[in-house]
Amino acid sequence: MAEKWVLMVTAQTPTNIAVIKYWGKRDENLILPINDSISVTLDPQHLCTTTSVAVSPTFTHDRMWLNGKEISLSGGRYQNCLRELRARASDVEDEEKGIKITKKDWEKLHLHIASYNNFPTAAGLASSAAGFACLVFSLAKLMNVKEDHSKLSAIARQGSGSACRSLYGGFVKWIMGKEENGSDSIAVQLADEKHWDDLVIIIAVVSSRQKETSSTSGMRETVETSMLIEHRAKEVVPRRIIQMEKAIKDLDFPSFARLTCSDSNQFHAVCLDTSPPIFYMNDTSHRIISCVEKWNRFEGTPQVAYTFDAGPNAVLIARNRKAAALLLQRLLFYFPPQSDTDLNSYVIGDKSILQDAGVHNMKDIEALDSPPEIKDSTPMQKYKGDVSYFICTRPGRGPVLLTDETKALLNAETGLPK
Ligand SMILES: Nc1ncnc2c1ncn2[C@@H]1O[C@H](COP(=O)(O)OP(=O)(O)OP(=O)(O)O)[C@@H](O)[C@H]1O
Ligand SMILES: C[C@@](O)(CCOP(=O)(O)OP(=O)(O)O)CC(=O)O
Repeated sequence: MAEKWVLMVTAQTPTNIAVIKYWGKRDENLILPINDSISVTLDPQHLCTTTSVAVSPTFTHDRMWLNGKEISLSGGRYQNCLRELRARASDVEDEEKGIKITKKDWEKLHLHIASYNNFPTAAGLASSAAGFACLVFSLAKLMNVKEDHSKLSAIARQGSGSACRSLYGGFVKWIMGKEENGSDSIAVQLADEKHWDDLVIIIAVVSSRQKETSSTSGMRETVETSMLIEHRAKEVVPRRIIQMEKAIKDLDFPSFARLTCSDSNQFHAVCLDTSPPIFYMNDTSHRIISCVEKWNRFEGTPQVAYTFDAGPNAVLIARNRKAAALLLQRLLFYFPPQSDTDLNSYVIGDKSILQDAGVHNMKDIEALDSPPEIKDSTPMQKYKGDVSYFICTRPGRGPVLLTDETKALLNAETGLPK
């Protein structure tokens, strides 16, 4: 009788936002960067990937479904991750189900993978980071790969560079490494998510029509054409990494904010220094920067840090809940929703920040007073509809296994998407 069993694992993995940016590779295939980077992991309750992986002798080839649609696994990045994991797989035995897989069996057994992002894919919210980290983490569990998270991060890195930082919660450093084979280009945790739990993160998802240059091709063009990038990678980032690690260790928000904002601005400056120039931020992004800069200056000490990846969305890190509530008031004042938008879908995630801001309905938004830092400046403008929505979140934990079968994305009997 042919064996019919299906063995399955489900995991959940967060996304992350870099506060010292990775931009530029020294090896395109292995995905080796030209500088270290540091990120904050975002709470998976609000932004995460869930992935189920299954193995069965009845599967005829490796297959993957992303957000319900079958996608091809033939791309080099998926193939590199699968190859690295298969090479490290170990024996697996489940006596209850009568399953016995030896290390060698993994070479010929096929896999089914189903993944779901609880936020828009390829919208500049780092779906590839959470996605590849989750793929590697869940497959490593299924295949009984006996390696620590750092070693797994080096595999996730080959799916997407920033993915290696999603193997940990809290604050994470991706060490660029020196080896040609990439073995020392790994992520390490600097501090867990409880270390600095005052921080609140608000993401402004900015409406954008045009399709941006992907990170992969953008950074390739920068390395090929920008003169500034070498100075950044060799001189600026190494110093900033040391300062940023200290700021995180000391919970020093003013230093953290200055470094985060400067590094985001320098990343966008090297994009502008690329030929042809790459524009990731738009007018709305620039208005958000001005709003934060004016407010920080008015307060005399930073209340909020901003950072932008390869797109117009703003990631705003507030020093505490009080600053986050004041920030949300400002954001809603400048960027009120369209009249037909429901407040409940305009501010998502941790809605308690909205309560703290004293905003319960659309009338409360209309009644918001102009911020004191712009009281005297005229004319004062509002930009209705320029932000699609806001996500309120915080630093979060690393990958976890989900044991609740109802969370699985594949059917336990057939191994096909539910
Ligand atoms: N859950 C997932 N599992 C595996 N791969 C994923 C997953 N989600 C996204 N990806 C991969 O990442 C690609 C999207 O990455 P891309 O870099 O274009 O967008 P992004 O990561 O959402 O945005 P950005 O990198 O600009 O922040 C998808 O085409 C897919 O190949
Ligand atoms: C601006 C960034 O978000 C760039 C991320 O680039 P990716 O990790 O998406 O690029 P690939 O390695 O080519 O997949 C900065 C960062 O996350 O550090």
